[in-house]
Amino acid sequence: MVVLAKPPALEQISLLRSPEPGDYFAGIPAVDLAAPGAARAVVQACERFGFFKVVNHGVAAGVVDRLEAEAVRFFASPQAEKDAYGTASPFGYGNKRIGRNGDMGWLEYLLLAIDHASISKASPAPSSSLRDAANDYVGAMRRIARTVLEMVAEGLGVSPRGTLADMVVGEASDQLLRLNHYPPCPLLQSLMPNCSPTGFGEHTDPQLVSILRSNSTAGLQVALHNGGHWVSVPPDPSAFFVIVGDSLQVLTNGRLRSVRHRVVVANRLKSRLSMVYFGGPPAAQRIAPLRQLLGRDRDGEQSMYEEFTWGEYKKAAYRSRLGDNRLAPFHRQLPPAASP
Ligand SMILES: C=C1C[C@]23C[C@@]1(O)CC[C@H]2[C@@]12CC[C@H](O)[C@@](C)(C(=O)O1)[C@H]2[C@@H]3C(=O)O
Ligand SMILES: O=C(O)CCC(=O)C(=O)O
Ligand SMILES: [Fe+2]
Repeated sequence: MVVLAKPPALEQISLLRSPEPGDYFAGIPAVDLAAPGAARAVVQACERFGFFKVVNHGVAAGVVDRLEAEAVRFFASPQAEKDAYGTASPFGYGNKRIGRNGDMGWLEYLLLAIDHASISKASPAPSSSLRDAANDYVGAMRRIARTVLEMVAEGLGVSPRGTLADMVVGEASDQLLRLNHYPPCPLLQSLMPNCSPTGFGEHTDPQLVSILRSNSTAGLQVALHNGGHWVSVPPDPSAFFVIVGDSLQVLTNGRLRSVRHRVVVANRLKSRLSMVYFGGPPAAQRIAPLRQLLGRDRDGEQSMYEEFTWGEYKKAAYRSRLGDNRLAPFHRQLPPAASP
């Protein structure tokens, strides 16, 4: 038997089975935010998958292209220059190390904090041109996040419509922008053609929503709510993907569930570049099911979660490993339903 050793650069990175080329899941819903009935479509997509793509979003291609070009330029710059913006703790440049608890992936990234509507002055943006491009991009992502969350509220019958959206776009909200670059890994792929490095290990996002845009290189996979089977998401650089996060799961008492997702680096030639906006609430925001979702009309439904603030959740999240179920410690033991 021949035992193949992993190249040293990959020693701490787990391998995944390479997806078959072009083997994409065709069922990801596409929601036209401008179409009649969009609110219902958003809620349905969130309930079924915790994930969908937004089309007809009105974001000018120039806004996306400019940030992508800045990101490509930054990631192509000499390693020593990039390291000057590291080591992502928590913000700045990071290489292979994700978070502080030993998670590793085949990627490099830039993680930037957002202060209300623009990149925080405290975040080390590599250039003023990247900062300007990121600010325009963040403006566009905040508009999508607001619309999506207003539609979630409307579709679930929660009023006012801004109940969820205000948590994310209001003053003191906790938003992030992450630029991820996944270079190809031809060495491994020629040694072990059926294996690919993990780019970003499986996880759920802790915030309310994340809005993800990538170039045309595939790699994102999501776990289906129905059975947990991993499926490959067809890339669509003209669209934005919405990811339901843990906080939205709790706020809706589990009606919407956060989606596990990961990135597999299977393309032998082309880099994947993703730009992800994370919409989180202010630190003091209480994260508990919205009262209207527990009201009398909902048959005395009880909260499935212990109460916490976003600040408390975030602190716990940042002590956890990427793949942990971060909501598990907050699940309530409910008394068995009374028999009729
Ligand atoms: C391993 C980790 C990285 C992460 C913080 C954590 O301890 C657990 C959650 C991770 C995550 C996933 C979604 C986002 O990419 C992120 C920025 C976030 O808010 O939570 C990352 C964190 C990170 O990379 O610092
Ligand atoms: O790069 C991607 O497509 C996914 C990245 C991701 O899940 C994250 O940054 O949290
Ligand atoms: Fe994520």
